[in-house]
Amino acid sequence: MQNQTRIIIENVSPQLDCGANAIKRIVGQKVVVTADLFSDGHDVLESCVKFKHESDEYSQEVRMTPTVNDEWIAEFKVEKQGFYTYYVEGWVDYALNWQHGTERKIQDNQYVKSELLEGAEYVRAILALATSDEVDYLNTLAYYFTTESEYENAIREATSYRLKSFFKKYPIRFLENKSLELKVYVDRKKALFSTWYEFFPRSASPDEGRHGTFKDCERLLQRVADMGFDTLYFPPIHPIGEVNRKGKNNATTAEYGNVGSPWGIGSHHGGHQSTHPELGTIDDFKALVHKAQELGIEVAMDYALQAAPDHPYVKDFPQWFKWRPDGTVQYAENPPKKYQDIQPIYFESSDWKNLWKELLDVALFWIEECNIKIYRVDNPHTKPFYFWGWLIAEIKKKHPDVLFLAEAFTRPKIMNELAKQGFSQSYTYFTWRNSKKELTDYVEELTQSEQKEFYRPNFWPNTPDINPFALQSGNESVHLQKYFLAATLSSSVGIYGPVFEYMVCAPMAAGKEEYLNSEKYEYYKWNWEKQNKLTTLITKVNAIRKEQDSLQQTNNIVFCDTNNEQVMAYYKFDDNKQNETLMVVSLDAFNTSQAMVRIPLEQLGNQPIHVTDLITGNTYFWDKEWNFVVLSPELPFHLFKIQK
Ligand SMILES: O=P(O)(O)O[C@H]1O[C@H](CO)[C@@H](O[C@H]2O[C@H](CO)[C@@H](O)[C@H](O)[C@H]2O)[C@H](O)[C@H]1O
Repeated sequence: MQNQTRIIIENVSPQLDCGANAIKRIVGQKVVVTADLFSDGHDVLESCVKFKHESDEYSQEVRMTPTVNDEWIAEFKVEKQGFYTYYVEGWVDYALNWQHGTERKIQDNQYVKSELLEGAEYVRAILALATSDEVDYLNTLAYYFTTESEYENAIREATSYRLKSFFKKYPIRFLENKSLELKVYVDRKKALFSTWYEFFPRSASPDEGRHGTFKDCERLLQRVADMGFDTLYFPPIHPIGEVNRKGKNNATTAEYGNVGSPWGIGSHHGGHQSTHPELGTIDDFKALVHKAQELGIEVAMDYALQAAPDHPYVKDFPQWFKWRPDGTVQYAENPPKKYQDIQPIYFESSDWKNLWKELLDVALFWIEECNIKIYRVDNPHTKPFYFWGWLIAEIKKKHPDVLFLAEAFTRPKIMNELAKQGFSQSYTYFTWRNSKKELTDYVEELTQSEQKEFYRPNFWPNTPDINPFALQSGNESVHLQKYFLAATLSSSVGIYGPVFEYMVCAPMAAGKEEYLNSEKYEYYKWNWEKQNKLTTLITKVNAIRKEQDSLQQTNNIVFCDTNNEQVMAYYKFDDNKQNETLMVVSLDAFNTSQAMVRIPLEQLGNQPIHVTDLITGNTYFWDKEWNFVVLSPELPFHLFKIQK
C-alpha cells in the first residue's frame, strides 16, 4: 500500500553509512541534527528529532526549526554513556496550517465563520491531551469559535500566540514521515581528551643492569602525574617467549641474557593472563594501577593478539593457529615488517567461537581483576574488522567506561573502518606531517570531513616503532614544536616518554625510522631525575591543556593566514565559545621567524582582543586584523588565551 505521507525527509546529518555505523560523542556534548524537509503545496510543516538512550523506555524529542532552503535544524545533548538512537520526524501540521491561513484571511478582512468552526475541531482534538489547567482555556476557545456573538473574541484568539503554542505543544501528526534511525555512541570525556605517556616498565629500575619491576614503576608515577600526563601506557607486561626470541636491534636470534620483545607474548611462565615474572605479580600490578589512579593516572594496557611459539595457547589450542603442511606456522608480519618471534592468531579457525571467547576473557580479566579501563590495541588492522566490532561491543555492554586506542598505521580507509567498528581513539599520520601545508591539510581533513564524526585522533610525535626523520637531528626546537603541535592541534596526545624528552634520536641505520638500540629489545636505565627544557615545557603545555577547554577537543579549529610559510597559526574554541585560544608556531628550528598573523575577526565578533601568552605571561592588545609576531628557536610558539 502506498504511504500517504506528504513529507520528504532527505540529507539527515550527521549520519554514517546510512545509519549502519554510529557517530561518536562524549557525555555532555550536543548532536546538532540538520535535515531537508519539504512537501508538495504550501502547507505548514513541522518536524522534530526523536532520540533515546539504549536504557530508556521512551524517546525524548526536540522540535526542529527551519533555517534556509527547506533545511531544518535541532540539537540534543547526550548525557549518558552508551548508544543513543535518533531520527527525524516530519508532518503537515493541519492545525498550524489552519491558523496561518485564517490569520491571512482575517488580515484581508474576510469573514471567517466557517474557518472558526474548523478551528473548533482542532481545539477539541487537543482537549483530550491537555492538562487540567489548560482545559478551561481550550473550552472557552471552542465556545468562541462556535458562537456568532463571540466573533471578535474568536478572531483575536484564533490568531493568538497562545493558541499557536498549544498547537505546537500538542501537534496532530497526520500522515507523518520519519527518517532512518541513526546511532550515536557516547563515551566518557577521556575518549576525547587524554594525555599519554609511554614507557617500558622493565626500564623503570633505578639500578644499572637490573630489570625494572612494577614496584619501580610506582616510584615514577608522581613524576608522570607532575608532568600532567593522565594516561600511562605500558607495552605488554606478559611473559616473553623464549623460543625464537629476538635479540638486540631486532636480531632474529637472541644471545644469552637478551630480554626479547614484550610483544613476543607467552612462555612456560604463562600467556595473556599472566605477568612477566621479572616485573612482578598480578597483585603488584594491581597495586600499581591503584596507586596511579590515586594520582589521576589511568594505566593503559597493550592488547596484542599473537603468541610466541612457546605460548601455552600453541600447545593447548593448536587449532587457533594456521598450520602449514610442513607442520610450521608462518610467523606474523605487518609488511614490510617481519615478526619472526610471534605466530598470528587464526581468526577463521573452525574453533573460532572458543577462540573469540578466550580473547574476550583476556580483555575482561584485566578490566575486572585490575581495573584497567584503557587498551592500546596492537596492529588491529591485521585482524578481522568484524571481530573488533563484536569484541568492543561485548566489553562496552558490561563496561562502557573502557576505551580502545587503535594502533593501526595503514591505509586511510582501513584506519577509518576500525574507528567505525568502535575504537575510541586512533593513531594518525601526524608523526610524518611536517610542513605548514601538510599539517594544515591533514588537520582540516580530520576535522572538516565526515571523519570528525567518528575518528578521534591521538597525535604521537614518536613511538617505539617510529623514530621519525624530523626528530633524528636531536634538535631541541624541533622536539618543542612537535610536542606543542601535537598537544594543541589534537585533544589527545602521546609520547614515547623518556626517548622523546631526552631527545634520543640515533636511527638504526641511515634512511631508517627505527631507533638504534631500541628499548623494544633491551631495557634501559634512565636518569628520571633529569629535567630539561623539554620536560619543563611539556609540563607547562599539559597544565594549560587542563585549564583551557578549547584545547580539550579537536574539531573546533580554524587555521589563520600568516605571511610566512614557516609560521602557522590556528584558533580554537570550546562549544560555547567561552574559551578561545590562538596558537602561533614557528617551524623554523634554526632562525628567528617573524610573521603577520591574520586573526579570525568574524569568529571573534569583529572586536579588538587582548591575547595573553600562557607560557610567558606577556599580554598584547590586537585591534587590527593582521598582527605581528616574532618567534625564536628557543621558544618556537605562542599559546595565547584570547580575551575581549
Ligand atoms: O606492526 P606495528 O608497526 O604496528 O607495531 C606493533 O606491533 C608489532 C608486533 O606486535 C610490534 O613489534 C615488536 O614486537 C614484535 C613481536 O615481539 C617483534 O617481532 C618486533 O621486532 C617488535 O618491533 C610493535 O612494537 C608494535 O608497536
